[in-house]
Amino acid sequence: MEKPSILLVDDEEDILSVLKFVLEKEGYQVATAPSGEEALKLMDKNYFDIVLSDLRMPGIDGIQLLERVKELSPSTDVVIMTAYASIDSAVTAIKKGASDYIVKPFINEDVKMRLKRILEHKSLQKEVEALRYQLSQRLKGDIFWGTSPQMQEIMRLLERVIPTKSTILILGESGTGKGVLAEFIHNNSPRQDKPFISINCSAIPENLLESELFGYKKGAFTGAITDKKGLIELANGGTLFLDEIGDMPLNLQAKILKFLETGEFIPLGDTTKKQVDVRILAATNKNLEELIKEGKFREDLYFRLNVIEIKIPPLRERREDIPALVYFFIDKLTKEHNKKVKGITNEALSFLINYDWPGNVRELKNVIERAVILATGEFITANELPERIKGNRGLEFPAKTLKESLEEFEKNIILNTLKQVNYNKEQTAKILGIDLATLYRKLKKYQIEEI
Ligand SMILES: Nc1ncnc2c1ncn2[C@@H]1O[C@H](COP(=O)(O)OP(=O)(O)OP(=O)(O)O)[C@@H](O)[C@H]1O
Repeated sequence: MEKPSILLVDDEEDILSVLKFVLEKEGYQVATAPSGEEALKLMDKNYFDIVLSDLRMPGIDGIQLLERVKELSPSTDVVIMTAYASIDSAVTAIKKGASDYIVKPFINEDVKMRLKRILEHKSLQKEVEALRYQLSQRLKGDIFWGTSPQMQEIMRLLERVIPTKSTILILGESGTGKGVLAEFIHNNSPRQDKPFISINCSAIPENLLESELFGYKKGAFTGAITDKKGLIELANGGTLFLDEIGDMPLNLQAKILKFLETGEFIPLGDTTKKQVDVRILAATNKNLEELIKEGKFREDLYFRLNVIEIKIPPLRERREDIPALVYFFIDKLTKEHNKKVKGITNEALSFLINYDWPGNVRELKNVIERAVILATGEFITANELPERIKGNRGLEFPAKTLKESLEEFEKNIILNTLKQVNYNKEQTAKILGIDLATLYRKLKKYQIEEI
């Protein structure tokens, strides 16, 4: 375990040297800066677990520094030191994201205790994240959870709603994985041993859809020569997934709504109601609010369905998930096609990261499948990628600062190189043309030190 790193910022030399002495004795790695400006320079090249800064300093003051640190390195904790008289500013600091504040003159023991508490909390947080990640990997289903904040947020929500019977509306562009998510929800819910039935509302003609869903009595219409159970009844105890719900005809929407409200339905041609216990999941790539405005979707059904709404972001808005997804599919498809592909070259991976993926994960999966089949060596190279993917290099990186984009790119390239050489750090540093110490610093910065 590496020593926790602390950056002390104060324009008073004495305070810096006293604190440095005290904290180094505690086993911390301590750097010092006489001003906010100097602190930011140091932060450019190093990762710090905690920045302990004075509030009042000439130039960039403690609050401004806090704001910059939170932008540059959100996982760095900031502790503000302040004189008793400016306790109000300390409150401001906490509101702006400081983890704690220390009143001057301080007692060394108090400082040590506060920093220790923050670090403990930090490692606990890391543990929770790691556990959550393990949990997501352990949950059943052929689905890959990215580590992007958006997917983690969905995971957090799912943890709470999967065990319930609550209706869930899954939104997202085509190919984002709405279908696999619905199955995943069922397979991890208490209903997992009961049926999961999926119906694509846009693929079945209107009159058939109704009889498919609700079933019919013998003689209900020409051709109804026996009673037939509908999917709703077949799903009893389990889950019914209404895919492409946006394409469901209006008269059926009314019937589904009634069913959702009462749990009861009447098969076609029957007179008695039937009661079932079915969890409903629905998905669409259409904008339901637009459809409501156009009179094509019932507002009351929309409200009934979207008790819980999960919006899967398009792949181009969570590019950081691309490398891991690529490896997920390489593993899976290599086995399926009995090939020996181990990874992907940095060049090919960067094409994949930069492409916009209008067909989302489905398109990515297809591209990897093709590449795995075509690959002649152990690594997928740019030669095995379709031209459309190579045409787009570096054109777009939406809604991110240059620094963020570069960092993301750097992290991906490091991770990918590590994988290529079986996590040998010396070799990775050599390939990337950096020294080992720099590599370690970057691993720490990007929190990939545990590999
Ligand atoms: N997170 C994921 N992990 C693994 N595979 C995924 C993931 N997301 C999508 N896929 C794969 O991508 C393909 C498309 O997924 P799915 O059919 O669930 O998308 P969809 O959003 O329902 O698409 P559509 O709106 O076109 O029906 C499937 O082959 C699925 O296996």
